[in-house]
Amino acid sequence: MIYLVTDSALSLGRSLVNIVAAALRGGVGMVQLREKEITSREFVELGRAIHSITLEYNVPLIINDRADIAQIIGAEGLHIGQSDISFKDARKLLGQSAIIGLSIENIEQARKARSWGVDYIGASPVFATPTKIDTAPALGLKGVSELREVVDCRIVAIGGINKSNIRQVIKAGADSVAVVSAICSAADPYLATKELVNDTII
Ligand SMILES: Cc1ncc(COP(=O)(O)OP(=O)(O)O)c(N)n1
Ligand SMILES: Cc1ncsc1CCOP(=O)(O)O
Ligand SMILES: [Mg+2]
Repeated sequence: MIYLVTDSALSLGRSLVNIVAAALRGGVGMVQLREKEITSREFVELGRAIHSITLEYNVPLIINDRADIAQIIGAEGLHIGQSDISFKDARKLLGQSAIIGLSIENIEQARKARSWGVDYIGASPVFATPTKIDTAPALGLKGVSELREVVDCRIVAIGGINKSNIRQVIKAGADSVAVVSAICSAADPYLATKELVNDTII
């Protein structure tokens, strides 16, 4: 499954709504709204606009960092990292039916996440990427394989993944792959998504 994580700044001046619509047509199975530079009010407005399209495709919309915004717009889930609100607080706020993903940067964090019952772990980053530079060292394919051996929860791989390496990431044991630039910065986000989706069928 391909999981689109959005970034307006990397969308080459195009509307994020259009990019998400193209990615949904191309076959993404999950969308995360990740916007770091907009106001809370803009985040809510954009979230509602994107949610109305993801609902048409029956694809879950996950909000990055902001449990309050996930709750306000009725999104299907939340993605949090090690410095965001805790998984326990997120679960309490959003309830059992919410999809809650947690970024992990090493095996220890993955084991803890598994014991808490997260819906998926974001293995982050698999490869170094200019899209996010405040990360731990890259896990590499070896790191993904090690995670696969140790935890039985859903592994979403993220960081520097594109057409050239996606097959290797899946072979290493990731259940899904999350991408930002490979879709948001693609000349044709619809075609780019279709190609990535095809590449996950090994
Ligand atoms: C699927 C997925 N995995 C990891 C991340 C990174 O989350 P986080 O560590 O909280 O960093 P920011 O995205 O908030 O900068 C993610 N967003 N999605
Ligand atoms: C949000 C995030 N978390 C870890 S790496 C990353 C960015 C991934 O972006 P790209 O797919 O462009 O490398
Ligand atoms: Mg975060």
